[in-house]
Amino acid sequence: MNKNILLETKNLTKSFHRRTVVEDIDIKVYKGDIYGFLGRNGQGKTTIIRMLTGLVYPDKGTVTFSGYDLKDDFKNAINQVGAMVESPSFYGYLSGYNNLKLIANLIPGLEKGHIMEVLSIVGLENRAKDKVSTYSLGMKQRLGIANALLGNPQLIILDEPTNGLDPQGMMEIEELILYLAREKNITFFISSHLLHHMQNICNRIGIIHGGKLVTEDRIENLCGNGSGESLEDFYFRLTREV
Ligand SMILES: Nc1ncnc2c1ncn2[C@@H]1O[C@H](COP(=O)(O)OP(=O)(O)OP(=O)(O)O)[C@@H](O)[C@H]1O
Repeated sequence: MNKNILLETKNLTKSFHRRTVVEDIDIKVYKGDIYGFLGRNGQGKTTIIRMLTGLVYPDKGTVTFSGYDLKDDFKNAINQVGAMVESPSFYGYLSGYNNLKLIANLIPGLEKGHIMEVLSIVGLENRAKDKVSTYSLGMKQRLGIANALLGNPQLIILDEPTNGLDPQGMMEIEELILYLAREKNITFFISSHLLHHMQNICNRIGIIHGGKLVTEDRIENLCGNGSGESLEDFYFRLTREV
């Protein structure tokens, strides 16, 4: 087992109503990566993320986190990961703190002080006691990231974390991801169709198109090489060819 691989999928395949929507997906996420998982709408990103987080069973293939198989060793596997999948839903009539407390109660051995710690990491310490219904969308996303941090994961999976945010909100989420990666050594797997944002923060990229992983590599190997090609241009060139 390679200890540097935090997430690995092999031959991950899923069909709905006999239509194969993702096929033979082999992903590798290494410790320290900010991995951008890119693809247009409807290409299969959410289906894959749902398989990674145990929300959907694959028809074929495996998912392992730090070598633990998600199917055979669910508890150890899922303990390695925090996730924010789709828009995080919280109780609007409860405070951010109390929403996290509800979730923290399900995590054995978690110290109560840790809730304030994660809220302060995402910059919500001054709004912790306010009802979530008063939060902006960006604050709700940051609360979603605080939630993902609760179990002290090595890897965080984020599904479209900047969707619907204004430029300021997007920048705050990007800065938070970079801070967590650099200062807290957290590895990220982030799905998005916002290519220029991904170019700002990611070191490795996987592109899904037509349900297949059409490329996976370091960003500089894909669109660097001194050509000045942007990730956006590379993406359109590649998906035109396949
Ligand atoms: N439960 C389901 N039943 C039937 N078809 C589904 C189901 N979930 C997803 N699909 C289909 O699988 C394909 C991939 O969908 P998926 O949501 O994974 O794509 P996506 O890349 O995440 O797109 P988006 O960015 O729009 O969420 C689509 O054609 C979708 O209609």
